[in-house]
Amino acid sequence: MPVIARTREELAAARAPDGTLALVPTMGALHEGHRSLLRRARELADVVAVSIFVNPLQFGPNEDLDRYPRTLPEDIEICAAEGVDLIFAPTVDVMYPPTALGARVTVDSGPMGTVVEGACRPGHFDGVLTVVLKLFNLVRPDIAVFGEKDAQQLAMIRRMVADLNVPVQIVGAPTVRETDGLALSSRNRYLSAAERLTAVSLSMALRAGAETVGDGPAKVVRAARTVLDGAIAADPPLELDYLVLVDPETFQEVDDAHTGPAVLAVAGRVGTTHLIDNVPLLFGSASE
Ligand SMILES: Nc1ncnc2c1ncn2[C@@H]1O[C@H](COP(=O)(O)OP(=O)(O)OP(=O)(O)O)[C@@H](O)[C@H]1O
Ligand SMILES: CC(C)(CO)[C@@H](O)C(=O)[O-]
Ligand code: BAL
Repeated sequence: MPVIARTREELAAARAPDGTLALVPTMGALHEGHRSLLRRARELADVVAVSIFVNPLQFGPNEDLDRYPRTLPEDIEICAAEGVDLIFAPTVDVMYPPTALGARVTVDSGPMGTVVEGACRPGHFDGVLTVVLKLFNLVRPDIAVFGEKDAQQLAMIRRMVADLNVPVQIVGAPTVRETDGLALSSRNRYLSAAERLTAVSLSMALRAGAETVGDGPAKVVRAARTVLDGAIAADPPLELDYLVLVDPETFQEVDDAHTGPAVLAVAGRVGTTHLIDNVPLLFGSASE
């Protein structure tokens, strides 16, 4: 069984790794996507640690902080089955002890934190980067593994680690999907059967875009948009937040002349559930 640390003191006592340590930060409600990260971590390091913490700082005032699934006993079972060594599952007070007058220093995600997903969720990436830096400082991993499903989050964590000289290696792992293409997400459990049918259009749109990659950026976006238009008109409808083709490092939109890597990213709401997905693409130059 993994050692379970609920406080900083318990973490410090448990953290005596023999060899390299890989951390997989999560918000719990673990699924096959998380399990793939645990297996990647196991391949890369001698000791595997998982953090399970629903971070209030990254939720907006009208988001799903209160109803976010909290399933610690089941998560512990999954971690045990994956041979995890250490689970850090702090309470909010452990991560954010009260301070005088509520004063607190946080990480500023900069301009990259205000575009794409950051434009939909103001302050979200400041909250993510703050908690991830705190987790790095507490657990002190050699390696940290994150999912490519949250591609902007992964890019921003790489940016933070480079810009703030954080001594950790960041590893990305591919998105795990249901057989019909829907990206696994803890939030999928909010979906009714009808909503799920609409939600699958996100991954169908990305696939349609990816299939036209040889025709260039504008046609990729158009092909994906055509699929989404069907879902926007469906019942229940998709409320599209964005469909963008962006540079994978900066998340700035690319133009039709773009060559090289790009990410086609999509997000929308089905009912009250905010879902995101993306696919990495490679555009050749016209002469190729
Ligand atoms: N389908 C997936 N495939 C691979 N990695 C994933 C997948 N879903 C989530 N992850 C990764 O798991 C880590 C923890 O994510 P988190 O706990 O928020 O899960 P989630 O399913 O993305 O939940 P949410 O519904 O909140 O977005 C992140 O690095 C995230 O990118
Ligand atoms: C990285 C993370 C654990 C920070 O709270 C969260 O954003 C997530 O689960 O992707
Ligand atoms: N998977 C990213 C965490 C969030 O949506 O808040």
